[in-house]
This record gives sequence, structure tokens and C-alpha cells, in this order.
Amino acid sequence: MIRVENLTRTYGSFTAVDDVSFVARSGRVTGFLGPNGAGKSTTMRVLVGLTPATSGTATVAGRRFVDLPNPGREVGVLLDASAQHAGRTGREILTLAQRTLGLPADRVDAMLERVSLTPEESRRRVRHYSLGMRQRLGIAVALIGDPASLILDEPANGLDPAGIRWMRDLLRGYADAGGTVLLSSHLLHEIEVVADDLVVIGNGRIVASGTKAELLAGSGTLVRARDLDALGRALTESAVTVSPLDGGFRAEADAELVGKVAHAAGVPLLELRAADGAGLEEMFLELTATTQREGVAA
Ligand SMILES: Nc1ncnc2c1ncn2[C@@H]1O[C@H](COP(=O)(O)OP(=O)(O)OP(=O)(O)O)[C@@H](O)[C@H]1O
Repeated sequence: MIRVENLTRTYGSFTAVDDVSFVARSGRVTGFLGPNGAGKSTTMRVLVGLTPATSGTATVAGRRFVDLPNPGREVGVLLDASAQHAGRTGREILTLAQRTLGLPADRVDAMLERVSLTPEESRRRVRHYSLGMRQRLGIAVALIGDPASLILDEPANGLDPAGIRWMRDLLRGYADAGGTVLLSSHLLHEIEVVADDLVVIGNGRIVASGTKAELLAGSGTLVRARDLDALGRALTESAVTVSPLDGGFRAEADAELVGKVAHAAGVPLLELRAADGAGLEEMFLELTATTQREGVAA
């Protein structure tokens, strides 16, 4: 389990992380979402002991990172895939990690296989790796100590669609086996697919957190009809709040009620379903509207 409690980090008079609290539970993938500069990396850096907290605590398995006797066996970390020594080969980097952690030598080949780096690629210097290959190597380093928790900053960055699918399956399998995964991203759809729980941060403060199901439950119903005016009128007259979405409406009511209202008004529907496909992005933009640099298009 990963726990952040009342964490604050200031730089001079600027507060990068402001009284942040959340828990990433075992057996679950927790998505840490927020716009650029929201404070995700700073929080993760405090979690892994790279940045001291100004106040508050951040623990993995009940201890601060610096107090873990052999941290790599407890928590796998990937913060910056390009932070590896560019002159070393992938195999050398994994071998160093294997020796540092006191692991059997065969873990190196096992990890290369796990992240689908070929023996030939493992002998290339990291400076010649693509970003996607660096991400795979970073994941291999994070996993080599068979830790119970993973902390990953934008792990899907640089991966092609097949790589993103691979990463998603890997994280799902890891959590299903009891692991704790905390991953940050601004790739909303990627997080929406893989995360069980969500923590949304904006301007250093948590603006929403909970299970994905809870957070998306308020998304309402997507409803479309050829005669949108008649549909909108019927819903509004029935005290159902509507807003435009995907060429139709997002109605703040369940599908049954929306269907009944449309039927009673004699409006044939083209589509009627839970609006959760669009939910997370909309929620993300809404929740961070006051904290987005660009503001949100109406
Ligand atoms: N060492 C530092 N000194 C001063 N300000 C800093 C320092 N590190 C981070 N910040 C500021 O703290 C804020 C949060 O940065 P952070 O990197 O945590 O954001 P983030 O959510 O990870 O963003 P991104 O998605 O762009 O990576 C930013 O405004 C950043 O400029």
C-alpha cells in the first residue's frame, strides 16, 4: 500500500504540492491524473525519497522510502525513462540492478523477456534506444526486485499502440496478483481503461478521488435523436438537466428515465447509453477547469 498524508512541498513562496492525501491500495491500479505542473511528479519524487517533504508524510508499505532496508525489493520505480546512463547497454543496467539488489543472475534474462527486449537489443547502448525501448527497460528495472508496489510516472509515454496495450496488460496482471500500482498520466483514456481508482490533482491540490466507478457514476446518460430540439425540450420540461455531448445530450438522469421521457414525448432515439465513455475526460476537464493553463473550451 502507498499512503500520502497531508503532504505539502513548497519551493520558496510557491506551493507545488498542497496538503495532498490519498491511498493507493494493493490489488488495484491507482491512476494519478492532472494537467501539466499539477504536482504529480513532485508527489512521486517525495514518495521515493528524491525530494524532501516540507510537511506531511509519504510511505510505501508503512515506511518512508529512505527507511526501507532494500527499497528495490519493496517498490519498483520508474520516474524518467531517459535517466539511465546512456553509455551502458540495457543488459548492463539490468545486471547492475540485479547485483545491487542481491538477486540471482537469471533475473536479468527473465526481465528482458518480460518486457520483450530481444537479446540483440539488450546489447545495444541505451543512447541508441527509442523512447519506447527505454520505457520497457525502465519497467524491467522497476520489476526486477519483484516488489509489491510500483510507482510509475507516465509509463505509457513513447509506447506505440501495441506497447500501450502491453503495458496495460502488465499492470493489470501485476495488480491482479496483489500488487499496488500508482501511475501518473495525462493520457486520460489510457488511465480510464487501466485504473481501478483515480486521484485527480490540480494546482497542487486533490480535486477528486475515489473508485473509477464512483467518479464516473455521475456522468449521466448519453442520448441522441434526430430531433434534438424536441428531445432537449422534453427532458428539460421533465426537470432533467442536459448539456451538449457528442452530437446529442448528456442527461443527468439514468437511461430508463431518459428513455421514458423521450417515449412519452414521441421522440425517436438514435442512441441511449451511459455517458461513461466520455466521462473521465469531461470530469477531468471540469475538475481542473480552474487549474488548467489553457482554460476549457465551452
Ligand atoms: N525544484 C523545483 N523548484 C521550483 N519549482 C519546482 C521544482 N520542481 C517542481 N516545481 C514546480 O512545481 C510544480 C509542480 O511540478 P510537477 O513536476 O510536480 O508537475 P506534474 O504534475 O508532474 O506536471 P507534468 O505533467 O508537466 O509532468 C510546477 O509548477 C513546477 O514548476
